[in-house]
Amino acid sequence: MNAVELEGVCRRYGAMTVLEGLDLSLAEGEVLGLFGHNGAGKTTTMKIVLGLLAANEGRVQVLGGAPDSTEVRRRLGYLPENVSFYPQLTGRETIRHFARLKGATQTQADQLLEQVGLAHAADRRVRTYSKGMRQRLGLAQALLGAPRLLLLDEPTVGLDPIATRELYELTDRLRREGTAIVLCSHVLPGVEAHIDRAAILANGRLQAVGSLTDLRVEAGLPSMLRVRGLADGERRVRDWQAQGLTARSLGTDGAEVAAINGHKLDLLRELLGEEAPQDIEIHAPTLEDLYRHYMQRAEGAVQ
Ligand SMILES: Nc1ncnc2c1ncn2[C@@H]1O[C@H](COP(=O)(O)OP(=O)(O)OP(=O)(O)O)[C@@H](O)[C@H]1O
Repeated sequence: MNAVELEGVCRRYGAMTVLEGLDLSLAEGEVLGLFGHNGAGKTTTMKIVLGLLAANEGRVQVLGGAPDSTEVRRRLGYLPENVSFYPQLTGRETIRHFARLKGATQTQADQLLEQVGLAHAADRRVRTYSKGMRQRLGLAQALLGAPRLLLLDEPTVGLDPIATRELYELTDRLRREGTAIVLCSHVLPGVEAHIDRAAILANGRLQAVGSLTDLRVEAGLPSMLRVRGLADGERRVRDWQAQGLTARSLGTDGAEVAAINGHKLDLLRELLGEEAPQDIEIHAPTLEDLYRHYMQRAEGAVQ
């Protein structure tokens, strides 16, 4: 059973179509990164999965049931983009309140405060919390009741680098334990290692979905090979250019060449066989490169 199955999902607000023909599935224990420009429809997608919004068309199945059923809701966790709490309650009162609503134990509420690094501030009022502390409290709230599906909307906003790393360590652990996670973010650097697949939304349509490896092949973006310590870097660059490759010199003994899918190993063999360079760095296209590629393609399709 997939944790999420969306088929042909459309959502309109009045005359405006926000999602159109969205097909997306998420396996148990899988982490899907959902990326897109402001207004692309990410939050709308999450709200449909959470049963907070209905689709105008299409099929939505969550944890084997309807998203708005009580049974399914009990097994969902959600960190909204803008977390807001009663400012006069303490962190502990807040999380205990949510625990009661969700049928989770007070013991778990206290453990989660510890887990998100808020134990020291548990008895302070939320109005004295920093943005990052509120975000951690939101995360603790989302984890109440051991959800099988976790939806995190911009979870790293307001988190310092250490808290961000801890968040990803937490999602890695939850993934190993079989929790399915949808992670929406505008912060692309650092997220790659913590997702199984990326889905890129633009203009209400899914532009691409797949593992980074799949998307790299599909997008056909080059890996950059940077070589140092060549006997004659300029000659090597000229040879590559003569073969139709994009290449440039890096100082006197260095060169950079763009290797399209399939060419990378040939280029490496050639370099290692002939030149014995001192160092070769391989820079595969990053998630940001892929995101930019699919966004530009989507813009081109609209114009
Ligand atoms: N309640 C609403 N009424 C009318 N339009 C809405 C409503 N909620 C969202 N929209 C519109 O739907 C579109 C998608 O919004 P959504 O919040 O899903 O985007 P998003 O990808 O999450 O954006 P962001 O990255 O800025 O959070 C936007 O054009 C937004 O203005």
